Amino acid sequence: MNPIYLALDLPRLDAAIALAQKVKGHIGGLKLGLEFFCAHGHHGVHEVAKVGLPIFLDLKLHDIPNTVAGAMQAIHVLEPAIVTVHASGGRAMMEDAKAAAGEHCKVVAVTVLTSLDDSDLAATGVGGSSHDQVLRLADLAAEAGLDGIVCSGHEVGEVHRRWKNGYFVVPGLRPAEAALGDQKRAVTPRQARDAGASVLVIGRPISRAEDPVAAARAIEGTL
Ligand SMILES: O=C(O)c1cc(=O)[nH]c(=O)n1[C@@H]1O[C@H](COP(=O)(O)O)[C@@H](O)[C@H]1O
Repeated sequence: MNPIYLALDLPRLDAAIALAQKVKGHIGGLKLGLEFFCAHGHHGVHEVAKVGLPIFLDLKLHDIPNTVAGAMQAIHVLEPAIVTVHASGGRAMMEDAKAAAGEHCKVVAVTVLTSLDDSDLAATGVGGSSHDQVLRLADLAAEAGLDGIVCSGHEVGEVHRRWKNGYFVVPGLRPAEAALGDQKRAVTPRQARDAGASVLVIGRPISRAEDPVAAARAIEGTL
């Protein structure tokens, strides 16, 4: 199965659907995140689902357990394959999120965003390295009964060794020479795959490429 999920972080619904249609032969799924959901809501998700690929609803839920469980129930109707919550919401929040999720929906916990490095983390009051924080939050997500986590390609190898049957989503991927943008803990798609990633989330290297089909095909060819 193709592990690439294309992040449709585009402001216009018609442009997002057109891009998904164009590259769908070179990807395995579509990731709809906060930008998409805030702009287009349930209607937009239903429209993108017509492309025929699994939908990863990246809502990064983070609130008290009761509120997160209610949000999870409200998205059953969208039948997402994967949904994200923030691991820093704590064990009870993650347990209730999983209990409220649809039967076929994987719930994965975002650990340390790939846009953060150790000094960013220290500024939020978290001591130690981003690596150690990812491992700590991965253990918590496993204890809470989640399906897996979101982490960078720097940590996925070690997390995979500790959590054999986990499901590991890795964003912050850049083909060699590609612009990092706001990503700080980036690796190549191939490196992430080799280290044990289950899902490779890729946005701008495809969506902002001059020829998105060629870009997607080239990345697929490196795997
Ligand atoms: O949960 C995510 O998908 C996510 C977590 C994370 O730590 N870092 C991260 O970049 N993402 C998402 O992955 C995508 C990366 O997009 P590009 O940097 O354009 O490839 C965006 O949609 C982010 O919201």
